[in-house]
Amino acid sequence: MSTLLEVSGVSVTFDGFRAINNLSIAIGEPELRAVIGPNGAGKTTFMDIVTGKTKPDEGRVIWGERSVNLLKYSESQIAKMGIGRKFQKPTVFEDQSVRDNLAMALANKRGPFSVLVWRASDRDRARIEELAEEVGLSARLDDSAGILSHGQKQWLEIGMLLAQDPRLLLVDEPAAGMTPSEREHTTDLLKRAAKTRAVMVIEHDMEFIRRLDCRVTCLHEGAVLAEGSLDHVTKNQQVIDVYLGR
Ligand SMILES: Nc1ncnc2c1ncn2[C@@H]1O[C@H](COP(=O)(O)OP(=O)(O)OP(=O)(O)O)[C@@H](O)[C@H]1O
Repeated sequence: MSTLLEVSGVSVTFDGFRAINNLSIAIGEPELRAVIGPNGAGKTTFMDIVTGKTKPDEGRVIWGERSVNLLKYSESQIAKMGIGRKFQKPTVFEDQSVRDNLAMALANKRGPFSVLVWRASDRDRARIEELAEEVGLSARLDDSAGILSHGQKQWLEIGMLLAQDPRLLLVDEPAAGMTPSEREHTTDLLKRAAKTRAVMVIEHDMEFIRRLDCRVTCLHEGAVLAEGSLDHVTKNQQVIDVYLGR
């Protein structure tokens, strides 16, 4: 496993408040990583920095084998380099079918204008079926996305992100609002996706994280408080004091 993303010594201050404080964190390729921590620990801001939405005051964010300095690039350039982000709320096109949503995501990979003129080739059609299979929506391909359950919409959006072939997928609280069986399906899906890429998941649900069965990073006050296996992290007294014991 080689290092794909390396964030080092990064700090961000909002109106005098240090939300990220000399944070260093790295992820390999492939790797599945869970990011936990109390409210306000800086988890979302960390993802904002990686995706270029927030520029830090200091520190380095280095990407890929060519050690590209991500801080020099815009959000859309970073997305094109292969960093996909799934926000908490699903954003699918409700009036379009599952198939069309996936088709649009495939077309979008080739640039914003290709969506307008794009016609699916046989290969694209096969890829759409493959993506639907991967996220467990094969039986729903011709249904409108609007009638899917909350969990299914989340899977569709993950499928749309996978259509773009990201090398790093950032996922914010996927388990929120899901039924227990949807959660189980989601852990399987993310584990599978992380076999060939880096996947970082922010989550508060400890059962969900246990099922992910991966390395865990606990953030607190904008820095790494503990990192390692879930058992290692959850036994850490500071993690218990600031997060688990609350
Ligand atoms: N744009 C902003 N302006 C001012 N303060 C901000 C801004 N964005 C984040 N913060 C503050 O930075 C801190 C870290 O916030 P962040 O959202 O990254 O935490 P989090 O770990 O994702 O929390 P949660 O689990 O509640 O989502 C918080 O105290 C938050 O209020």
